[in-house]
Amino acid sequence: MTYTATGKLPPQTDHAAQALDLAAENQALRARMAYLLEQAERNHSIMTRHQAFDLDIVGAGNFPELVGTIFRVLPIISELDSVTLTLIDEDADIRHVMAKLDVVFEDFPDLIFAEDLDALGFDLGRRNAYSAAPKPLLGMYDPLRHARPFPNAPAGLQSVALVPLLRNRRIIGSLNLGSCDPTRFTPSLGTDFIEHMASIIAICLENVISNEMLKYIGLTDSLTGVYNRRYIDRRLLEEIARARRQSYPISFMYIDIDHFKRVNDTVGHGGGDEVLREVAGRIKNELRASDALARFGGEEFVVLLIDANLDSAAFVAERIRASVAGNMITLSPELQLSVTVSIGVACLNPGEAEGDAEVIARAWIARADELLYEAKESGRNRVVSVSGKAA
Ligand SMILES: Nc1nc2c(ncn2[C@@H]2O[C@H](COP(=O)(O)OP(=O)(O)OP(=O)(O)O)[C@@H](O)[C@H]2O)c(=O)[nH]1
Repeated sequence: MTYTATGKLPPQTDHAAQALDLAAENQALRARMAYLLEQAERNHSIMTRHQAFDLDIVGAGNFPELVGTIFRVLPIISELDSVTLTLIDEDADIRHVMAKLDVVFEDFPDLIFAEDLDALGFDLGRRNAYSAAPKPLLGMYDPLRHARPFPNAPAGLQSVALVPLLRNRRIIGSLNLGSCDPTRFTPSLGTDFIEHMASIIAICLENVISNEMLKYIGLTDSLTGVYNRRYIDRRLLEEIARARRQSYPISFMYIDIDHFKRVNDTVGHGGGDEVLREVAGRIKNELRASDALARFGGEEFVVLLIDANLDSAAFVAERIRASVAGNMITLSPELQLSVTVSIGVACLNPGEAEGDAEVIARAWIARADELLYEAKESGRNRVVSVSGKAA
């Protein structure tokens, strides 16, 4: 605004200047409005994407689906350069159960398991059940300090947020977010949004892990920890279909502990249970990770061997027989027991897998059972893979 020597503007100049001021103010307001609108639209779009993400993770049917969705979708919708997940797994129960349910951990390189809370790096003070929940840690990325939450940090990572995953005040892990933008996660940033997101992820993780645990319990034999009959019945059908598609042989072993009634009579039912556990362990030691061992009931075990012809399955069976018979089972320093097993082995070659999988499975199990019977008849402590011929 320009002034005369008297300090007053001529009236017409006064009006023009005021109009100019108003126009500038108007323009600034419009620009501000446009900016706010753009922000509102961006926030709306982020909210919409996050709502879709929430629905996706709430609907995840199993553990791999859930963590897969988090790793795949969250970096995109939240415009992040790295997302990792740390889960507290003190006794490796989660890893054990997931491995049993065929989860392939190599598929999730950003899934980290920690043995204890300290490994998460939060300020926990002296925590008890009533302690306030720890706050997310936001700040600059430090390759040394953040080596555990970001084992595969992308080049140029600048700022990170470590967000505790809480269920009923219990810390079950942390959601770790990383950005190449140094201003993305600063200690002064509000954390309501990421805490809310972490709380939904924590609920979904807890649900899915509990469901997987239940599934595992339903598919395993509580005495020996190997699979149960229900699991093997289902797996047989899947493997018959796969063997048919991929044209490879699969083999089935029926294993029975010899004179187990005598074992029970000698060492009692508790001792018998211990023998069952030991035999299961010895069988397992001779198998590949892809083979499935189950207790069929009583003193009977079965093994499903993938991509194994009759000769190689009979070879593994012989190793199992020798491993059980080779060393006495120690029940106590004073009580050792010699135990043997008899084994029937039947193979399903690619051409034989055609037709109804259930009918094939039944006939195949029956065949292995007949061969087991021959092994028993011909003296026990032996493997029979071909009728009339003891190995
Ligand atoms: N300790 C224990 N014993 C079991 C369990 N389930 C079944 N048994 C026992 O396993 C024994 C099986 O005996 P039989 O079927 O007669 O066979 P066997 O004595 O092993 O004789 P062969 O198979 O002919 O060599 C019975 O005594 C059952 O009570 C279990 O979970 N724990």
